[in-house]
Amino acid sequence: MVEGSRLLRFTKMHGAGNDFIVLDLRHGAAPPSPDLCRAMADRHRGVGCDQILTVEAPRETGSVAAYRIWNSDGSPSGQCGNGARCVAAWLWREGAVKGKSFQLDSPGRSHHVERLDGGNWRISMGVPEFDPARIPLLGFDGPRDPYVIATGGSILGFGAVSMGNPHAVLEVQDLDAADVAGTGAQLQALDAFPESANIGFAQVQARDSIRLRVFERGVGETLACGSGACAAVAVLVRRGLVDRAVTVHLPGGDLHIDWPADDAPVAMAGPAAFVFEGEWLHD
Ligand SMILES: N[C@H](CCC[C@H](N)C(=O)O)C(=O)O
Repeated sequence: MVEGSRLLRFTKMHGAGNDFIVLDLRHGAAPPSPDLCRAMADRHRGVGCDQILTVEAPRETGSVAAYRIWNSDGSPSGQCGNGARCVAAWLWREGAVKGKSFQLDSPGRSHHVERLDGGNWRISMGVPEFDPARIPLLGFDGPRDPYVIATGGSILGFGAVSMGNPHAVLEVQDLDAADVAGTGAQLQALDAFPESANIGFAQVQARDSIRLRVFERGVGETLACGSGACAAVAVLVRRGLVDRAVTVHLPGGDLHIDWPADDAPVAMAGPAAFVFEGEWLHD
């Protein structure tokens, strides 16, 4: 974005249907305001997207770049798995990276990135954080599973974990019948989640396969959620319901998650697609 310009160039991308506006701020332009994020994300009056991703100068030694994330409601986030793959693909297409692997900084972590065949990317998403204080999840003095909370006349049991952003994971027997929006909004509104949370609904199909829908913080239900896929596998591995290599079937596509050991980072592999480039005309 050229300072004071009327034009803001962007790239429209998606990762398994979770869609993004990518802005190149590597030369130091200021990040978009929450109002601008909401305006660009608007699917009728703007471009339309689930999140805005900014590509910025690296924060850590050895990293190629950093990225930040804003949801369509203008709220910031600490992580976006599908977005990380799209930023990696964007940097590759820009010629900003050499070789098939490099390092990328999200707001709170650094990630090893590997280019796979067929426009797919593998991202090391970091070690899952189960300490409730660091999710954050209030009212519990240590990790447990499930957490049980009475709300709105019902009792909700869920797993909780941070991938750099907060997640709750509910195991369901029939994903198509799940009240994703109702239960999702109900959990997000709890005082127990002071920063809200992304709410995943997971149906275990086999020890290496789950179906997942995610009601995302700041957006609502998306076609895919990369950090949500990592969170769901981490919770279900700890519950002993799946093995450590799992295909996650989301409405927008499949992601492949590997969590080799409790103290190891979670690896997420999946697609990143370019849709179009454009110029946002400031009104
Ligand atoms: N809504 C999320 C950010 C985007 C996460 C998702 N799109 C992903 O692929 O991880 C949050 O507020 O934490």
